[in-house]
Amino acid sequence: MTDKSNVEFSEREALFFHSTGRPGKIEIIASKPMATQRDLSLAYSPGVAVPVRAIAEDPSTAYDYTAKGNLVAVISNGTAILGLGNLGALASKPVMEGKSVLFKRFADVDSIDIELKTEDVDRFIDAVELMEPTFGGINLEDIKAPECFIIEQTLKERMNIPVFHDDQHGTAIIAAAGVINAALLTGREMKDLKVVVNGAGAASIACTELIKALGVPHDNVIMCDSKGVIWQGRTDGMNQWKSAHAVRTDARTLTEAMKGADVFLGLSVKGAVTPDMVKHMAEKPIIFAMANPDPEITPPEAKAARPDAIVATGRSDYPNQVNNVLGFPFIFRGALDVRATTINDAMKVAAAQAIAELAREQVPEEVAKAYGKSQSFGPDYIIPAPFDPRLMELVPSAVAQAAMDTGVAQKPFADMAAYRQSLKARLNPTTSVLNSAYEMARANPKRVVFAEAEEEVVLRAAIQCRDMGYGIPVLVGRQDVYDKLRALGVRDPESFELHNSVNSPLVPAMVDMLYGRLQRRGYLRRDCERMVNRDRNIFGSLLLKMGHADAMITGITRPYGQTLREVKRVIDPAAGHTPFGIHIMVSKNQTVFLADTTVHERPSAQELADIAEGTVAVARRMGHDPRVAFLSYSSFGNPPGSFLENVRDAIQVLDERKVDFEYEGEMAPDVALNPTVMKNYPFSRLSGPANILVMPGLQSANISAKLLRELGGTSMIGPMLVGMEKSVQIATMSSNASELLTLAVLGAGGIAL
Ligand SMILES: NC(=O)C1=CN([C@@H]2O[C@H](COP(=O)(O)OP(=O)(O)OC[C@H]3O[C@@H](n4cnc5c(N)ncnc54)[C@H](OP(=O)(O)O)[C@@H]3O)[C@@H](O)[C@H]2O)C=CC1
Ligand SMILES: CC(=O)C(=O)O
Ligand SMILES: [Mg+2]
Repeated sequence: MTDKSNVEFSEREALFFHSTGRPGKIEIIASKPMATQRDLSLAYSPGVAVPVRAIAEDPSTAYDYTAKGNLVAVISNGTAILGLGNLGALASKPVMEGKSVLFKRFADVDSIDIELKTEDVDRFIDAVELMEPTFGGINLEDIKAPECFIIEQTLKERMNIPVFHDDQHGTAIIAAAGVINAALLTGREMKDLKVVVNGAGAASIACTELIKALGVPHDNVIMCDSKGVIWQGRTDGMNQWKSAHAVRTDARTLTEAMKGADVFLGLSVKGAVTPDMVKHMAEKPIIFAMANPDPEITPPEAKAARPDAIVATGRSDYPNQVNNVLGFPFIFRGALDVRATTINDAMKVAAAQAIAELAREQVPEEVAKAYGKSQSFGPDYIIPAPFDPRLMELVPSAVAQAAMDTGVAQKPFADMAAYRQSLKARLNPTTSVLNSAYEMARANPKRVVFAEAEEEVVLRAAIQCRDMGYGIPVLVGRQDVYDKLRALGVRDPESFELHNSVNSPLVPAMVDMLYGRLQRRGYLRRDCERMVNRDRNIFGSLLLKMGHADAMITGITRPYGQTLREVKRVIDPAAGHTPFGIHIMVSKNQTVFLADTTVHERPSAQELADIAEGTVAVARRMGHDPRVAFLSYSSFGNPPGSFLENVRDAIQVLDERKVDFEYEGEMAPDVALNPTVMKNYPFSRLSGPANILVMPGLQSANISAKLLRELGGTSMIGPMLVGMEKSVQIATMSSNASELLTLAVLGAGGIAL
């Protein structure tokens, strides 16, 4: 564990993240076409009257004709925003938008945030109750205790859709899973645990109730609030929910309560725990400092005081993130899918057990890569990471099964195996792998040359790269780059490594190297001197070639072909490889790789086969099972025409190479991608829609990639340059900072090789 968190960002970065592009974090998109008069007639008047009448006749059909069944409201009044306190409804909006996007990202649940401007319990309850027709579920968030208990209980009684206060039950489920595993690792049984819970609010009360339900005796749990220990007989600052957990004890302060405790559960405020308190806990103490955004004690402080401790926090940037994000998306997924009327205790316990068991299983490679070192069950891995794709399969199915077993599922499944399969299909591996690439880059930050550092967009990418810990920027530019950094709000611009050919001591060696490479290609020494001094791509490439950096990003100031020619004067193709470009199209459930989009104008059959093999390697690194289609205007000879030979021959080349992936061609894109059209060719060797499209030539490839970027509803990554001896990424001239950063990370993180 490091002495600081492994993700650092400035306040500026956080504000920039939220304000850049469309402000905030969510938008709503139509799920049906709205292109023609006919679409409009169906979607709106008069067509819409038909489902209106159907729902009026049979309300359950609202789940068939509207978005209700997959729509969850995240509702708050901002009275307990994380551990920041009562900052009001409006200030809670970034958190609620955040919860909504987590629903979508992790479990494909559509969600919208609603902030209610009232602290009056009855008005709050009435407002939420009135929304029942709209939503399939209600996720209450960051409402302070004790009001949250009354609100949730009343809404559960009044509403016929699941109502779930995330801070209570989401947190309790994850904390319980963590405690089960930490107890197992330290050889303890639940019945013997001596626990101190700091905080007596929404999260603490629910966590305490759940661990007691799992076997921790009532008398073994001391709860503290802002006034100290909640002891039997205390009257100050009490309420019925705290009283239920009062115990007979002489301890009056947190310090006294912590003496000899096995477990500390912090759900209070930043810095509530001191190293001294931790020192007096039992052997191998279990410390969950879950206050957000800053824990009761940081892991480095806790570990320094007690190296034998298992430490968890609510944050994603330390090991062991005990945070309700691991629960609420998946719990609602399961509950919505069986149309559960409520989320009951059996469903919560099933979720906790599924999460705990998952952490004890072997970690798949993609997750291990994403999270670096300790990826087997142990003190630094007691709970799965939210990006673990297995959560999506296991937790919703456990929750759905428990709902069916307890009779609250209105739409039980006949085939649970099929349901699990459908859950897996909802997630697109690329999104996880991009995350993996970012995490890999962060775990082992590489030196990345930003060759065009005089450009603002490049500097923005470099700043983000450094601030987020993805790499160490090596800037190439004139001295005024420092002024530009300062103008972008960087307080310590000189801390960036800047190489300026005007005063760089590396220039003579660079000229020697370049002259050595180019003297028999028609260049004089003075040509090489000029190139090193004036050409940023040559200078940057030489930094890379001479081992002063690990990867390079460029491409903003010059056309792709020119930049590639400059780079190739210095950097060679990797031995036995053909350099080429890949664009990756990422949509909700599908990722398609398009190649070669940047290098070969009329690739030969051998080159097409190389491009296929190279793309397969990248796709596999990104967690995909490759299925390659060689595209053409013709499908298996129809219509006949010229320019088909190379594509056909490429198939033969791969036959001869006996490669270990599926490939087929030549075929038109609809045959490659549309299963219904593909059925016309039952002899095709592809077992499903292709996910790698090898294009017949640069014209069609590059045009397709750019058309899709401009018109398509998919996000596009690339072009990624692969097959060079060192990772050089050449962006398009219109790239923005975030696209540059993604390319830099894919290069530095080892995906684009
Ligand atoms: N990791 C995770 O997944 C989650 C973490 N949390 C964190 O838990 C904390 C509490 O949230 P929540 O339960 O929703 O909020 P509540 O407002 O419902 O409860 C806050 C509780 O903290 C207590 N408290 C405040 N200061 C101290 C202190 N110095 N020492 C001891 N107790 C103190 C309050 O005491 P009193 O009753 O005397 O006012 C109150 O009982 C927040 O930091 C939040 O971020 C919450 C949900 C999920
Ligand atoms: C994680 C969360 O919900 C909280 O800290 O409030
Ligand atoms: Mg919360």
